[in-house]
Amino acid sequence: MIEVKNLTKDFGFNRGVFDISFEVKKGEAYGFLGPNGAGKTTTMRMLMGFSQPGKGIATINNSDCWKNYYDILGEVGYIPGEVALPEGLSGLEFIEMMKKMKHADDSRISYLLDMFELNPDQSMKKMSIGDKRKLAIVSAFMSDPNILILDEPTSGLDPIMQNKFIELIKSEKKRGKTILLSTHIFEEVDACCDRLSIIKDGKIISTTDTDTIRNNENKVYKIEFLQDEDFNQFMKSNMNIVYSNKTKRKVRVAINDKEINRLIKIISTYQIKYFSESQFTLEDYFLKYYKDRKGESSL
Ligand SMILES: Nc1ncnc2c1ncn2[C@@H]1O[C@H](COP(=O)(O)OP(=O)(O)OP(=O)(O)O)[C@@H](O)[C@H]1O
Repeated sequence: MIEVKNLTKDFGFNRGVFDISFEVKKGEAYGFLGPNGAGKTTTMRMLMGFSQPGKGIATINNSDCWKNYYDILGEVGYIPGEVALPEGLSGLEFIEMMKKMKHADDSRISYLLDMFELNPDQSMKKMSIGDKRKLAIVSAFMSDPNILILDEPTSGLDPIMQNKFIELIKSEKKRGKTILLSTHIFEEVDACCDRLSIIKDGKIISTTDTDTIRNNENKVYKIEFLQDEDFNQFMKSNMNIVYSNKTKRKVRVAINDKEINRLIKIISTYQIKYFSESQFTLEDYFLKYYKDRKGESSL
């Protein structure tokens, strides 16, 4: 349904996206993740036909997104990473304008306004960032599109509204919608997505299905050291360290059950402030890929 094939947009100085490929099948919710500046928005803008690929192709329903820009706009519900709304209008006027453009019906609009507790009867200029984001959500979902491209859709929303958004995505998925979701929020991916790709420095570095991660037999041990020396020494061990924070002397190690004895042996030689076990989660999977060159997490 949504496909990018060898897609490249080179802004120079190693910025942009380079030879990326992935596809989102009909009815699938697909997570698109990566650190700031990784290339998520650049990819999504090419899928919306706003920006021309340097090489490769982006298609929706087998239709070239760049060549068939108008068709894509009509077919896809899109939430941009940065919401820019016409400040001269009120929320109501904006909704009325979008309703005509998208041939949306009133009951759907009321349903969405109620869900996000948004009063649109206010000037857009004076709206809070959260309310502007809610307006972008209402606008993207009002025509009940079959395909949704959502670029960090909940940034600026409070946790209660973030949860409402998760509920909306889950129910849209149940209704057979195809969803591409870029986010930094692990819970959103965990709750909604079937598969995901991680992009870093403009390249896809991992693609997996979320069940594989959830059913992973690895466990994660959180360790906090009392002394810098011990932390530094432990960092040199060849354990699978998925997260580390030098200032707080904290690490998270992902290991298989068979390795527990080895881990306990190693840490018994150090002064430990805290030690606990938890299930390997999607978050641990991310942190592993978000790590920068120094091995520190960039989150
Ligand atoms: N129009 C442009 N001209 C030049 N460089 C650009 C342009 N748009 C994006 N970039 C660069 O391309 C890279 C990818 O940016 P992009 O906005 O796609 O990242 P992102 O993954 O969406 O990041 P974030 O999580 O911060 O929103 C960045 O280095 C960015 O500075």
